[in-house]
Amino acid sequence: MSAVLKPHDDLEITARTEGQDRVLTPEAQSFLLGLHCRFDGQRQMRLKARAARQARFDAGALPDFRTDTADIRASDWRVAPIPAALADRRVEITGPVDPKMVINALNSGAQCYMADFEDSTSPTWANVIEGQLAMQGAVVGTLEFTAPALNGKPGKHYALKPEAERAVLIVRPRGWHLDEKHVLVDGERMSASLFDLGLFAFHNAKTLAAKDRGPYFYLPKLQSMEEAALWNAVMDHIETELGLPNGQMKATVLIETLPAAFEMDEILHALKSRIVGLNCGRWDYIFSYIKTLRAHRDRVLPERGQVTMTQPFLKAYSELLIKTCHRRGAHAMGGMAAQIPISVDSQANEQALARVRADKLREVTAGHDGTWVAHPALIPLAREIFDSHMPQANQQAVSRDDVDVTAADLLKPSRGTVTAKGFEGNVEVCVRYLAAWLDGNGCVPIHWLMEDAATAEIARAQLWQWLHFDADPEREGRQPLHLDDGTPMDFALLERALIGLPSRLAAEGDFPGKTRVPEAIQLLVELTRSDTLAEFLTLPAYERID
Ligand SMILES: CC(=O)SCCNC(=O)CCNC(=O)[C@H](O)C(C)(C)COP(=O)(O)OP(=O)(O)OC[C@H]1O[C@@H](n2cnc3c(N)ncnc32)[C@H](O)[C@@H]1OP(=O)(O)O
Ligand SMILES: O=CC(=O)O
Ligand SMILES: [Mg+2]
Repeated sequence: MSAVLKPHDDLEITARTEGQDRVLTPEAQSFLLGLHCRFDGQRQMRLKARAARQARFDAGALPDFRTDTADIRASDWRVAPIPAALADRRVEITGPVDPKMVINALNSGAQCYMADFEDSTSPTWANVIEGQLAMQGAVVGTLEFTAPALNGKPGKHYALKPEAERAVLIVRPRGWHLDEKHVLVDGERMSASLFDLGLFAFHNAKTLAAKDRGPYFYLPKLQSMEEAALWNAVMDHIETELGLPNGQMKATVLIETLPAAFEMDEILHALKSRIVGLNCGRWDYIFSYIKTLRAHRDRVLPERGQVTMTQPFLKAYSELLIKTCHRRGAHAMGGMAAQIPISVDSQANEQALARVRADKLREVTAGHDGTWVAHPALIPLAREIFDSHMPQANQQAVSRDDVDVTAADLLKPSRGTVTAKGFEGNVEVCVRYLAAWLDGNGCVPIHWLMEDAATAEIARAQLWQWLHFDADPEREGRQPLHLDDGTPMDFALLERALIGLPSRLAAEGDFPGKTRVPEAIQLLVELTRSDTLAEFLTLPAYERID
């Protein structure tokens, strides 16, 4: 890829928070400036390409496998060998990047920990800098945290276990669509992806490489092989700048957009000297299915709770991912069940754990090499299932030659309904999640389900889509969709769902973001009333946080 080098002034940092001088040293700033100058033009081109492709889907076209890359799919090649530290990834814990979570996750007993700057972090400047500092402490092993004192008792102290007992660190930077608004170059915002990955690599890559522990990354929300190639060019450049061997930085790509499911081979190929696996990011994938096919009435999904991994379009996607990865020598990672332990109700807890167990069993018997958990208490359960069905480090030998997935399979319409409870549930999740996010908390339990940016996006995109089949009555054939009881899904229904919500939430005990509920409602109304489906809810929400 050709470099886009323009003369630029220094970076301008427009906010201050504790510890930022330890992260944004003059040398780190000039490294980030180099990344911006070299790669931001290409990022903008990729974002334009996304919009152009979406315009074709909105006009009636459907995603399909590419004809120009048929050779990549047909020919035999494999990705570079996987490093020893990533050979066995049977259980990976994920979570936001505040110091307590980072320590708990690294000490949790999981094989790997994905430190998440994306779906589960609200990217306030304070959170982003605190996350980078926590990463530095985690890499050198000095990270500590003391919880605030409570009722006169000193707060609990947290410290890292010895390195050999810690999970392997994998960092997920924010996606290509996000800016870091607090860092400007000639008045332009820097890419949040380049900021997160660049800063982490700048401070930690050499230390990790010396221990043969990375650096390792999860790359989110890619839509094409060109976006993968851009990541590859960024990592090539960083390796050269930092004097690392080519291919030292390893990547696992989340296949969590519908267009990317049609380019799995191509994405592996674009990153083939450094990619170690693909992951079924099911929540963003469901969101992307809705977003990509928003204009296709015949492919409207039922309510969120009915969209499980056994829906044909999701089963096809996960099986294609396993088959593709194993053919190319990469890991086929499973994803996240949304259930978390329920401490206050043992019967409900058993039901939640049974659902997680069933999900992990489905993954390991389908051929996945590992899985994700959202909470440390789920690690023994996931480990037991993977250990009993996968006694070896991974199951790349499972080729899944029986799988034959067509474009029609990946797009297959789903059966199901939308109930009043399902509609109202989406409204509540959106309001509570947006309120938490605006308050600086990117992952929260709501009705004992883990909710993050991806799960909330499903609720938000569904509401928009359901309501907008009624939005243009002039257009022929435009009739509202209906709930299972015959009620039209229109803006009157949304208003009825919202009307009692603030007082109902006010009557509940404390919950994350409680004071931000009015702002969250206003944002949800804007998002659902808008003529176009906003690309991501985090884009307008980001303009409302510090
Ligand atoms: C779609 C996707 O992108 S999935 C990936 C992104 N999502 C995630 O990573 C989910 C991460 N999970 C979480 O943030 C949390 O588990 C939540 C918000 C769902 C629930 O959190 P809580 O309500 O605090 O859970 P709970 O009170 O049961 O926690 C018990 C302990 O486990 C810790 N814990 C909970 N989840 C995690 C985690 N993922 N990593 C590390 N520690 C954790 C808590 O910090 C707490 O520690 P403490 O006893 O030292 O205080
Ligand atoms: O990032 C994971 C997902 O499911 O989305
Ligand atoms: Mg995701």
